[in-house]
Amino acid sequence: MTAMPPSKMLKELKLTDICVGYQDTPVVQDANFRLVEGQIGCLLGPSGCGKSTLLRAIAGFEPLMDGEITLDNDVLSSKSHVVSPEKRSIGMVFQDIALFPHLTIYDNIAFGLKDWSKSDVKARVEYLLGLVGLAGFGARYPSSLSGGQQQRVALARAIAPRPKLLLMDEPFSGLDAKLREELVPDIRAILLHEKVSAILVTHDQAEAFAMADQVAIMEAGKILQVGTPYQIYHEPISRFVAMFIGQGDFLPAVVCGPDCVHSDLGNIRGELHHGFETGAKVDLLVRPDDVLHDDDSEFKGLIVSKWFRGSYFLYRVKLPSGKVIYCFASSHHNHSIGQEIGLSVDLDHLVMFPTISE
Ligand SMILES: Nc1ncnc2c1ncn2[C@@H]1O[C@H](COP(=O)(O)OP(=O)(O)OP(=O)(O)O)[C@@H](O)[C@H]1O
Repeated sequence: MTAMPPSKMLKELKLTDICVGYQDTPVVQDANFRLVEGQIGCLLGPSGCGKSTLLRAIAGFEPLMDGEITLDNDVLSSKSHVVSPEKRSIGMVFQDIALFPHLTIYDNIAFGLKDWSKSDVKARVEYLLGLVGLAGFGARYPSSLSGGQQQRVALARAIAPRPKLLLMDEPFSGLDAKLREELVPDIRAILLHEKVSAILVTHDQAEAFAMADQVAIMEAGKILQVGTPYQIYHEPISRFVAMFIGQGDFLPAVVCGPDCVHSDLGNIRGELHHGFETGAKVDLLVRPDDVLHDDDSEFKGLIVSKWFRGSYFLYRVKLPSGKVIYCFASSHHNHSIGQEIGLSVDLDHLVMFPTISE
């Protein structure tokens, strides 16, 4: 029996110009992504964009058509070289939790520790049961646990052998929204505590933002943008990213200075120079939280629909030009559909794209 291996943190996972596919047809093309020590990454994109394919390539289940994957400078995959999945020091958690039904929770978590001494296994399993909030559950069977508890066991099982990297493919999608909301920050805290870097695959933006330090937005086999959740939300580099992430509208505007545009809502000034020529016609991204209900504003809009979200109202408001945009208001400002309200803009970053000619 070998002694409990020391924890080995990932220093760097690097994907360089990755191409992966099936039967000679590329599905993921020219993908670049980097994850460093202690980070949680996320592949976020619509169904069929290639997230799972990319994750499977990192795990070693799909060979590369081109490019290279390295873990701490060791080449895991290239066109000519593949390290087998079990030799990668990578753990996995899937959507279908797939605990072994005939094994106790203890034995499920101990499953990957076959080479460890009995006392080390006991110490590790009991430590992990405590860490995932299931101390005392070791003798029970998976069928007696809730979905959320089973997912915690799946996480404990995956991180038990101290992988350098954990890959998670839609691990929360079988859980209801409320449970997901509770579980996601817990799982992030556990991974950070255990110093396990991870990559999550999801098509749920809220989940990605709650979990990840670095988010890669994918569409049709390409990584379009990599950034922190804040950058992805506030500084999307394309119309697709802007619209895929969160709600928002494009407000027609004309550039009136290096940091300023003129729109239906007056002159809007950003913190940075936007790089467009004065006079250029642009579409300015306005998120619901960029447009505020403001009784004192000279700019008005007509409420065409509304949603009460508990702590706030979300209105759809028609501007005099006919353009309809979102507007955020505190839950005390309960206005009726058809009512006119004042609007002001609170924007730090001017995110805009050249107007598409009709
Ligand atoms: N084993 C396979 N053989 C052939 N094509 C496949 C295979 N697995 C996936 N594909 C195709 O590759 C593309 C990307 O699939 P993938 O599962 O990676 O996307 P995804 O973004 O993870 O989607 P979802 O969110 O729906 O799981 C799809 O067009 C899919 O049909």
